Amino acid sequence: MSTASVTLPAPAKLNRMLHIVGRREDGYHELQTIFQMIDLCDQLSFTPRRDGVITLTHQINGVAQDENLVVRAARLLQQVSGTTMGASITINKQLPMGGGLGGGSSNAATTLAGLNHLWKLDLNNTALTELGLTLGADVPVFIHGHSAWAEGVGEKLTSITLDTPWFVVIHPRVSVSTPAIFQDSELTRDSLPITMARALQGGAPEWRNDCEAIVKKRYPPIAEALDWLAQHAPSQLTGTGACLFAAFESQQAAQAVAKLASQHWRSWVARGLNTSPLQDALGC
Ligand SMILES: C[C@@](CO)(OP(=O)(O)O)[C@H](O)COP(=O)(O)OP(=O)(O)OC[C@H]1O[C@@H](n2ccc(N)nc2=O)[C@H](O)[C@@H]1O
Ligand SMILES: Nc1ncnc2c1ncn2[C@@H]1O[C@H](COP(=O)(O)OP(=O)(O)O)[C@@H](O)[C@H]1O
Repeated sequence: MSTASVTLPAPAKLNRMLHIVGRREDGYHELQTIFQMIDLCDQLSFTPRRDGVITLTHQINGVAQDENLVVRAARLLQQVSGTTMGASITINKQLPMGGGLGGGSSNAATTLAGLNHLWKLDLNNTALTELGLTLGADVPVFIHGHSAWAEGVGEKLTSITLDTPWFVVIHPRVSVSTPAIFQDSELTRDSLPITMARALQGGAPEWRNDCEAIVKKRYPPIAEALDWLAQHAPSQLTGTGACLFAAFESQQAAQAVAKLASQHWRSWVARGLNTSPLQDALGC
């Protein structure tokens, strides 16, 4: 790989199941979740600069440059490594923001891994994961780069191998606030912890999302889309939404349902993966 400039993918994730099993003293919730990446990606291009400046070539609507997780990740990496290098970064955004697909966290993970490579810092994955966790609870799994069973706030990761169906992913054109859902007094936050083995058996009742009931109640358009998709295959929310998904055995079947869905909502067909395309691109 050339060190001049590099373009790397930042894939989306789905939570195939998500249980909330407790709440920590700092307010964060203890989860048990299964993460799977899909081949729906943002693309990030990095061009190194010798003047130490971190800059985005284009702004993302509604996110100030200094708040962008890509810029925050790059600055954090500069800080801990002491490098004098900078970078111009282009974000080609495909993933909806605040959609439960983890796009912002994935952008941060790709920035940490990409600049670690480009700036020749040689930080290992454990160090990158620790940095990533300070930026968001979902960043570690994107550094990890493999389907995973996750506990804690999503940072205790065990690699697993999942089926790789074709997913129909729908964005019902509403935005869900993750903090608001986690603060909701009616949220189910006392599910009994289960073992990974039990979770991996799949299917109901374990492959559910504990955020779903409250999200459906607070956001009727999401309830409507979930009910619509359930006519074709079992439908589920990813993360705290707003996106929802269903699995299909064939690409054709998924495409047929996505075509119908696109009459009402933004929708995609994406393949489930076990290895992140970021790891593939970095050759690790
Ligand atoms: C729920 C999940 C499941 O994958 O997905 P998303 O819907 O966001 O994609 C994640 O754990 C979200 O991760 P992420 O989006 O990185 O969350 P953060 O920025 O760290 O946290 C946003 C806010 O949500 C609440 N929060 C988040 C994670 C968690 N385990 N417990 C919480 O209570 C906290 O109030 C926190 O301030
Ligand atoms: N590069 C980025 N891409 C997406 N969102 C970003 C980015 N930088 C900061 N954000 C902020 O992070 C929030 C969460 O984004 P995202 O990870 O896409 O959603 P979710 O956590 O629901 O999966 C966004 O609403 C946005 O305000």
